[in-house]
Amino acid sequence: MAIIERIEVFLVDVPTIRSHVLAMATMNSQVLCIVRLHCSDGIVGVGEATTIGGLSYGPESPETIKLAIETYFAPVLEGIDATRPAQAMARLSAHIVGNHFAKCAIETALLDAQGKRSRLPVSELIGGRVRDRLPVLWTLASGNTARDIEEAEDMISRKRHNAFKLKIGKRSLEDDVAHVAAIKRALGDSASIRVDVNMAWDETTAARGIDMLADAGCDLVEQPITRSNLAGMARLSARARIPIMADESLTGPTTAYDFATHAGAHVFAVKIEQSGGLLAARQVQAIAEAAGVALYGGTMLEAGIGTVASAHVFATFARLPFGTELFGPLLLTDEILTTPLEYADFSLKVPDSPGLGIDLDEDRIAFLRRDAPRKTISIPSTQ
Ligand SMILES: O=C(O)C[C@H]1C=CC(=O)O1
Ligand SMILES: [Mn+2]
Repeated sequence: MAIIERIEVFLVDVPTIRSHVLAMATMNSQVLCIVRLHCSDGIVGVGEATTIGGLSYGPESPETIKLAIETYFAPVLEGIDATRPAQAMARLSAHIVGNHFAKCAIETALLDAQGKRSRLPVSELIGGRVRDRLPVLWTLASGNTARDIEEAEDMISRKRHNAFKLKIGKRSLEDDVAHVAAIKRALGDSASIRVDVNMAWDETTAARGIDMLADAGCDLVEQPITRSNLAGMARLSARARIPIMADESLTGPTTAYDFATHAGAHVFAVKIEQSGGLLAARQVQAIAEAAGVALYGGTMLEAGIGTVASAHVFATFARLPFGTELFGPLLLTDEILTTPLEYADFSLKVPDSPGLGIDLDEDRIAFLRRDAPRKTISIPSTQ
């Protein structure tokens, strides 16, 4: 038996390599909420929560996740058995409603610790992997068509990505479709082009937009309308010539069940944070499989910890026809792992050492921490 002795949580700010322009926010940096779970057997598990654009994507921000864990999660968890992650999560759920992103960070840390303890990779611990590599797409979201084309051509030539997600919904429908069509024309059959509207359209605009995108050679439309409009998503899915994917609408097994039973989407973007953890994400996958809904591995643009946790989950999916978007670490200027994740041949390798199978670059993290003591530079006076 080992008990959870202490939960440490802190924020890390990392710039992005370029502006990432989404319908609801433009990102110039990402905030990582990192959790360290210290156990009495000396094992430390790590977890991560992120979101996009503060509170513009969902109801949790990095700052509220940190506050929730410190104030409400830690007293529930400290002193209990660390060797039973599912029991710890059940206890947490009995005391805490919602807070899916925070719960995911904690469950990641519990499973990392348990994997290290039992010498099993997290993917084996949660049921067993069926693949060692995951296809990974790249999001083109510089806000500039010519720059996006240049970026995509570079990715294809380096064999890093050959599927691209375009963020639309910020400009007029006509401008957005022209942008998608220009990129598809430039890349041709060498690339799959998909779009993510991030809920920016009403249903009428979406019906028109999906038809125009199909004509432009787009392969998939993600979350065209608001998250709660299941009936609208089902109407759009029924008439669309290309697959419709749900993302923001899916907040765990219950919403996945509703969307599956009402044919709300052809594809589910499974995200560990939105689902409420790694095990909940596997339940979303099981519901999709049972309903004949296709799967895609989504991201909240996590850095190395959350990305590898997602990879362990998606590696257990028997079918993953639309691949994944686990490129988060590649969008950031700084690496937080001692050995970066391996991206090659349009895919990501899932680590196979115990736990998450990663080591943190502690010096880099110490430097990037929001609460790091900053040196004040004294500028000599010129007088
Ligand atoms: O899917 C989203 O809505 C969020 C995220 C995932 C990839 C990306 O560029 O943004
Ligand atoms: Mn999305």
